Amino acid sequence: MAKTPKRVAVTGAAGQIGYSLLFRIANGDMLGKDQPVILQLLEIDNEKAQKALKGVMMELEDCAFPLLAGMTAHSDPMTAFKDADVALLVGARPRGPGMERKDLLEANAQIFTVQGKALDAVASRDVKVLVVGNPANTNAHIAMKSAPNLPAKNFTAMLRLDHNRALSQVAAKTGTAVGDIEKMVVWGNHSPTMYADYRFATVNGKSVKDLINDQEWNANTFLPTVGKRGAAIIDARGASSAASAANAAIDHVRDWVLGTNGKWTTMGVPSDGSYGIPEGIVFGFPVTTENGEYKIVQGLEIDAFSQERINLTLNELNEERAGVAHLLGQ
Ligand SMILES: NC(=O)C1=CN([C@@H]2O[C@H](COP(=O)(O)OP(=O)(O)OC[C@H]3O[C@@H](n4cnc5c(N)ncnc54)[C@H](O)[C@@H]3O)[C@@H](O)[C@H]2O)C=CC1
Ligand SMILES: O=C([O-])CC(=O)C(=O)O
Repeated sequence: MAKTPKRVAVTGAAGQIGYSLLFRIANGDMLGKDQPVILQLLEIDNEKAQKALKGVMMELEDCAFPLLAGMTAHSDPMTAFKDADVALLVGARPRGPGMERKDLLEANAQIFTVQGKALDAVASRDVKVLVVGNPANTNAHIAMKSAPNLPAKNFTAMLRLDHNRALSQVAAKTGTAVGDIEKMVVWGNHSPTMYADYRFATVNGKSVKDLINDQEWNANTFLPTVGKRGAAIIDARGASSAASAANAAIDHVRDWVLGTNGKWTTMGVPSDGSYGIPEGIVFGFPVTTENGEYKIVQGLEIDAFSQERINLTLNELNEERAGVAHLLGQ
């Protein structure tokens, strides 16, 4: 018997990432090739954006995806998130000319407060939320805080693009295949301060750290390359990463829902205090997933260099959180 369709809400659906993401969700790449989906698409209440969304929906229709059981267009999160099983919060306010980081944080804090409240009111109690829109970790924190009736663990932020970028850089450096690398970790914020950590990684069972054996490359080439990859893409393409971001969102939710079979991946999740990260901070951690739940990998040794890097990215997240605390009544 065919499965009951899952409701997938996507915000910013007429944007760049949306254009790469929706077709793959409808094709079964995210929830499985036997799982029908209903797309509930949110865009801003603006004629141009809503018209563009209609255009994307026309193309989705024209793909005749067998798994696409329905789709609706929305300008109100209260209808877009109704009974949603998965919510991909992609739409966000981009940085405009003359806008300070603080203004960007505040503009997005408002969006994610409203969306968190709407999820709280109308989404499935098991909704799995992935925040992609930047600043992703802090936006996820705000949505989580705005949804007190939903479990905090349902709110996650996307570090998977950083994780995938780290895998590719390590594969190129070691002359190995991406698919053979396991146990990569990216700690912290989705920003240039993130700490991609290959100390535990293996390739075909061999230690990546031993294979590379070059701390100078780690500190001065690898980390800046992964950290500034978003900016490098903008410089090269004239537009920010879209297809790779959509791909990472698919990877994140697929692994969360369908499990990693004991393998590690990276998710931005509210800290439970692991590794000294204050509870509730949405932080990139190594996780394994099973039966729709993630678990933070425990017991990893944090050496002095790693602690310094983790502190740096944590400080940035603390500052971001302090910058929006007044909006959360904290
Ligand atoms: N976490 C990550 O690894 C990555 C995050 N990003 C972020 O993802 C976000 C989206 O990127 P793009 O699709 O390239 O941007 P885009 O500007 O092409 O599309 C964003 C869409 O969101 C819509 N939108 C804005 N506010 C909204 C709201 N309140 N409700 C519903 N829709 C809303 C806009 O109308 C626009 O169509 C950006 O914040 C970007 O910085 C991008 C790449 C990687
Ligand atoms: O930098 C940006 O705006 C896009 C982004 O988050 C990334 O590519 O990692």
